[in-house]
Amino acid sequence: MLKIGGKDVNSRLFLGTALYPSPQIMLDAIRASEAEVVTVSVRREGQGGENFWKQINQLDCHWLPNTAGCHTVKEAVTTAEMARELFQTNWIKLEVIGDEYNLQPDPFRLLDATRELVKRGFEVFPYCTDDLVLCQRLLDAGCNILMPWGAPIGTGRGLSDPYALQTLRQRLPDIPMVIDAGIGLPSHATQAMEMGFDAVLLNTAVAQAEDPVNMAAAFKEGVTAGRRAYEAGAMPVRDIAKPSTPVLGTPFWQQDKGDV
Ligand SMILES: CC(=O)[C@@H](O)[C@H](O)COP(=O)(O)O
Repeated sequence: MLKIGGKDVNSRLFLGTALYPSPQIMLDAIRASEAEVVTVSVRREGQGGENFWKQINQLDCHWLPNTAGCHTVKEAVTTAEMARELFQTNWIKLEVIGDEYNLQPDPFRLLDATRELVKRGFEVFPYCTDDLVLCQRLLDAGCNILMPWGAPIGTGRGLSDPYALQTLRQRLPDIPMVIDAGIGLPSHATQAMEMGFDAVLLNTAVAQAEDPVNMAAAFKEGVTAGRRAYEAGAMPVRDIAKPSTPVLGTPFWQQDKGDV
């Protein structure tokens, strides 16, 4: 069970709702993933998405509206206010994009927008880079959760900088952290969970798979396996080989005599 944003959730896989071949496939994929936290774009909803809302409303999920496509503090705050009204939640996945090429979050505007949204009573889930100091500032600004990127949105590259992520995990051990974006394969999600992250959020890897429903199920298993491995505690990595089969008492091995 994961406690996040004041709610208890069973699944550590959070899923997006964009880019699916059809609304029915989206619904089937979300069900197959067993995700309980589902992110939705307010801007998409704003673009005549009444049908879309009716469809996703069939799901019993916690909605995590996002500010995808926002580049300024003003845009992000306005979008968050619309989301609160539309989805009746104070949760907001805050995206403030600073660079169009790799959709990298703008750390300065993200921080400013966070301060404003926290003041207005939002539970901010900030989509951020893996920079430790930025993450510390976001916590100072009132975030209770962090969402560092795995890799740029839609790239499917997996964890670009495991060292930076590991550092974040070690330095901020008690903060719920969700790896968001850039995950391409279930093994990437497993890796994030093995490292001790609390959850992963992804969209493209499922929506753009040849068989999104099957891929959603694969991600569910990958996340579960990674979490279980983390809880089980991995063996330490060694530089020097150590036999896993004891040879004591083996009758024919006589190293001293050089016997082969
Ligand atoms: C849907 C959403 O919120 C995305 O902005 C998110 O960051 C997922 O990224 P991927 O599509 O790379 O999984």
